[in-house]
Amino acid sequence: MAPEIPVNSAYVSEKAYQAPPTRAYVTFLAGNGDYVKGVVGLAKGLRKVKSSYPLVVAMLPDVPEEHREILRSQGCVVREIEPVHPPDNQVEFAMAYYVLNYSKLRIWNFEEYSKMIYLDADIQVFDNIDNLFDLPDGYFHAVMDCFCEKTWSHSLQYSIGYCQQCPEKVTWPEDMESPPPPLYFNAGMFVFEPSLLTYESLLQTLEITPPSPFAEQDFLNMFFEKVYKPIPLVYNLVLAMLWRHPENVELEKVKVVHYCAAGSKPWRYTGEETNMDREDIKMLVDKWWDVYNDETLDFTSKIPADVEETVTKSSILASVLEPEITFFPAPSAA
Ligand SMILES: O=c1ccn([C@@H]2O[C@H](COP(=O)(O)OP(=O)(O)O)[C@@H](O)[C@H]2O)c(=O)[nH]1
Ligand SMILES: OC[C@H]1O[C@H](O[C@@H]2[C@@H](O)[C@H](O)[C@@H](O)[C@H](O)[C@@H]2O)[C@H](O)[C@@H](O)[C@H]1O
Ligand SMILES: [Mn+2]
Repeated sequence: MAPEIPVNSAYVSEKAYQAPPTRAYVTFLAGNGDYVKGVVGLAKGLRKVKSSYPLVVAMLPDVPEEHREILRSQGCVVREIEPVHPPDNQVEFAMAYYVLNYSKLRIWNFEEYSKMIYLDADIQVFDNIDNLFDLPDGYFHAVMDCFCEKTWSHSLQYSIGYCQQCPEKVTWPEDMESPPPPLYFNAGMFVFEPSLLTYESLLQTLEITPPSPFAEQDFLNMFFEKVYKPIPLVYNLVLAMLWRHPENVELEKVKVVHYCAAGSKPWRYTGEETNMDREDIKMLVDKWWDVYNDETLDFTSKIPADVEETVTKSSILASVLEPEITFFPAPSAA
């Protein structure tokens, strides 16, 4: 019996219609909660800006089949990953759920892709950023973060009011321990090259690295410190920049918005948290919903009708004409 190929699956459209991509966007999904809405929004946003690359969703086993089906129906490539646990620790993560985020490290194992752009599920892409795939190989490209939100209150930089977004404002006291890495990126968006070697080194290094409040973000900053290259803020607007460093933001030029400020997740937005009643925040949340609710952005199979008809006929014919040859499974290599 020939294998049934579901005609409308994204797989067939890639297999039958174009060479497999070696570049892709990738996001991370855990749990059975509402972050799946973020992934749907991201998939539709990338379609709206006519990105040439698929969206891979690296998901933990606890993501329910219903959510996986929703994402497949939106053209996502669904890849289940195993969780990554940091070494046993007593650290107090800035947000308790950050311990989940170490599992993001599995994406370095997606070696079928030569270059990927990682995007958190609470990110939306409002302008095409495919150009980032052409950034030089061998580096880790990401946008610099900001240390001014309360989430950083555990840190030395927060205690003296230092932020890399305005390094001239506060000089680092001589008598204090060494300053944070000269450049520290936000790990909600980055351009990287999957590599088994890097993947294994990441996991081995993690085993001997004490966890810290910003979990995998701190770890990735330490691991890639020597090859980190900052890219402009337009590629990952951490919302707090709007009120912490407005002088650094030209909102009309921003291509990628990262809804990471407390209370800013569009699918949970109430407008009650600090800064959430700002006009720019309301506008950005509305912009996110405009994409999420736009049915014209829903995935439809890319297979042209004549190709689809051929594929359908061949799979029907194959299922009707029992093959003459009886296949024997190859002997196990083990
Ligand atoms: O319950 C959760 C929490 C987090 N995430 C994923 O982990 C990323 C990082 O978490 P989050 O964006 O909430 O961190 P923030 O950028 O707000 O600090 C999210 O964007 C999702 O991709 C998830 O799928 N389910
Ligand atoms: O697990 C640690 C997380 O750390 C980062 O989020 C933080 C960071 O950006 C702070 O600087 C902000 O103040 C804060 O709001 C924001 O949530 C990443 O966005 C996220 O993907 C993930 O790596
Ligand atoms: Mn995020």
